[in-house]
Amino acid sequence: MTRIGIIGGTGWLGSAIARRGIAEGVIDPARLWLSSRSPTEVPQGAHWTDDNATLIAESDLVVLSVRPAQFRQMQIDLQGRPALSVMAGVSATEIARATVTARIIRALPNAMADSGMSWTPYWATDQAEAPEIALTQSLFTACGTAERVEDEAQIDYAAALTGSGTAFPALFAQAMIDHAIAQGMPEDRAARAVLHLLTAASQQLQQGGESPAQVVKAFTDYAGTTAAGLNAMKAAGFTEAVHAGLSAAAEAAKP
Ligand SMILES: NC(=O)C1=CN([C@@H]2O[C@H](COP(=O)(O)OP(=O)(O)OC[C@H]3O[C@@H](n4cnc5c(N)ncnc54)[C@H](O)[C@@H]3O)[C@@H](O)[C@H]2O)C=CC1
Ligand SMILES: O=C(O)[C@@H]1CCC=N1
Repeated sequence: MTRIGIIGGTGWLGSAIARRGIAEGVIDPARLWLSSRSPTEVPQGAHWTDDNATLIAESDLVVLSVRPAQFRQMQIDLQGRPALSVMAGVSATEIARATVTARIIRALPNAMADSGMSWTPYWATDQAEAPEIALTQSLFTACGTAERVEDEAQIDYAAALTGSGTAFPALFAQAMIDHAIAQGMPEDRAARAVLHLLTAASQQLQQGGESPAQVVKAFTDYAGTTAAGLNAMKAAGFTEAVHAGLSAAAEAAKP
């Protein structure tokens, strides 16, 4: 198995990738090195260091999983080894300059990697080679579903749409819960009701064969209570609010 090093490997995302990779048999813990500021969350059998040069020497593929501002303060030389970046808003050009490699893959998972449910797009430079591309596909299949995309701009946009996206349904859920509480429903029941609803509705959208647009149209045409709610939400600027949020996230994710 390929020797893998994860810089930032005990952080939120880095540790999720390590755990899922080991659990799904893509990573051999004996061939895994993690670096970070402190040795928490090190899987059994894996190696930890606070020295990135040691990690690089022990790795055939180096995953970059530090925050963008932390990356901009790092001095590393991959000496031509492939880099797999999960950083939002750090371009391949910037990575190449800072790490001395042209073999770069950029992937954009989300916080659901930990539970094996991330949709992860990835993009590779022309210099990236088949083994690291295949390993990227396997690593992010271990974290959910992986999909190669044709151009780097799609990775930057994915940081907003799906990379940040796990918190957007949470915002919608909280808005519904707050409304139910204001109508007198006990908080725990409101949370149960709304989370059950959103889980069931998501599963239905995945498996039911109807697109989101078809579901909205069917209920609008029915002209009952749901239509009253949908029409009022749209009139109050629901779509515009969602688009403004995605645009702001996309702007923040621009290299
Ligand atoms: N958390 C998420 O849901 C997602 C995160 N990302 C990207 O993943 C990257 C990592 O994010 P998180 O895991 O959330 O951050 P985090 O703050 O949880 O983890 C960062 C890790 O890097 C370590 N670190 C900092 N400076 C270092 C250095 N010089 N050398 C070695 N290790 C160092 C820290 O000790 C920490 O363990 C970010 O660039 C972010 O944009 C992308 C998609 C989703
Ligand atoms: O919120 C963030 O900055 C990170 C990167 C993309 C998703 N989460």
